[in-house]
Amino acid sequence: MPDTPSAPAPVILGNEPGSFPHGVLAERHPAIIRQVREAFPYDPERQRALDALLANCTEGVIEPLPADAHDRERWTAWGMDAYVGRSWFDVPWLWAESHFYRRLLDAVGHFGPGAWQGVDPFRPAKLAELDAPETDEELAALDGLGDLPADEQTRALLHGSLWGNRADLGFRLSTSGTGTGTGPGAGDETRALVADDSDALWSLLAPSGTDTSGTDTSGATPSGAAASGTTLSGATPSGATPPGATASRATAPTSAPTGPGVTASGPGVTASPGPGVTASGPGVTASPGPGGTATGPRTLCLVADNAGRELVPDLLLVSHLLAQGRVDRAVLHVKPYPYYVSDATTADVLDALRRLVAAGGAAAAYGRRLWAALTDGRVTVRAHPFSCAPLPYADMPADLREEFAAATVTVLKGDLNYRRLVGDRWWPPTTSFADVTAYFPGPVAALRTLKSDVITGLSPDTEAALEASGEQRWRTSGTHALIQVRR
Ligand SMILES: O=P(O)(O)OC[C@H]1O[C@](O)(CO)[C@@H](O)[C@@H]1O
Repeated sequence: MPDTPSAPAPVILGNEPGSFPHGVLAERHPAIIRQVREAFPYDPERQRALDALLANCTEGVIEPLPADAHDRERWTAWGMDAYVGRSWFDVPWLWAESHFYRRLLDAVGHFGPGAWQGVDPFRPAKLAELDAPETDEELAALDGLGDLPADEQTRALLHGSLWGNRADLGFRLSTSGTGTGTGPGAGDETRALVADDSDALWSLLAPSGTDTSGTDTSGATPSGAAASGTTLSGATPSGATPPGATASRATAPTSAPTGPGVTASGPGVTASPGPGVTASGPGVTASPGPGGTATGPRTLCLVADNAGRELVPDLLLVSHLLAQGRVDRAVLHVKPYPYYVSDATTADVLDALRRLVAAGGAAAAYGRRLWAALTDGRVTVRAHPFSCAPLPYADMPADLREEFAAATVTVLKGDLNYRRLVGDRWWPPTTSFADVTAYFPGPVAALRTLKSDVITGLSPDTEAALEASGEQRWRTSGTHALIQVRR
């Protein structure tokens, strides 16, 4: 039985030396500044701005945005005033990280005016990943996918999208065991799941005409996967490329996580409704529930995470779900500006789609189907400002709430989205996922490889197995993953 939280757990801060969040602020952010500096021949003014940011984010305090900043009001609403004058390490880690990217883009002139306006400092790394030979191999593996039964194709594409969060497509041609790429070996990927609610996901995404009451089994049920909360055999996938293997993630600190005990106050901490509290207000509509309304289209909202080798399998999955009639339309949520190094923007969607179409073979067929769906409006791309907010989804604005409420299911990809979904807090791992996401306005699913300390929804057995495994970094190393669903 999952634990029902009686009070929100402490918010994660970055002020404990040796902790994972501290390492991100103290080591990863400076490394990202170095990487950005090398990406393009920035002029002396941009170089000086990068120097200033480096000094500020490691030794200084948070400063207000300039009075004429285009988004100053927005950041004020997102809590800036409460954090001005405080060390980056002493405010909620989620807020500090998010604000870092806002400042970094400022330093390189992304927000203009000027010649550097709109230039994505991470684009060279993103394109290198799309052009990597591994991407060719992974796309070529799609040619064999059509030989598998439909449910196994669906399962393989779901797992490709899930493990793609580790910058790894990880297609599994499970019956033949001939998976390609550098992800978990066939079978390992299931064992590395700390929670697997994929049955619930398939019941929400049943092919049209099927019963969506939860009894449908036409969807892919991962072979060998146990029910939610009871997975994990202790196996860690071997040979997988950790996120740190890409240039964009190369500086992941290796320190062990620290325990609860930190508290914080300020916007983003107190503003969220607590677990189990459903926010309401103008514009809040009731969810039509699984399957959508009787007459309305069944809509998938996919809140994307990384570009490149994560976005490609996300697009394949969307294309497949449309082709299978599991959804009628899809909304792909991306970031309005470059963020967390490799997060997907609209430009990245276009690059990935063009890559698919150009690949030939089955990959191109997936790509062309998606292309057509974009042109006829069945798929839309959305870049909502809140996608780059330093706040949990519990604080989402009314328009986004309405949109998610109307979706058949909203799938949130990746670690950062998970932190924002459940709240970036030191939850006891057995805290109920359903309770902490009760505020979400419709059915919601998380597909995430574990790359930061926050975790909910584990069974006591799974938590005990993880703790006993001796693998100290199971929360942060990306070796484990989860599929969690709240209907
Ligand atoms: O790309 P993802 O899965 O959202 O992971 C990004 C994660 O990396 C970090 O930037 C550093 O761990 C986290 O803050 C964040 O949760």
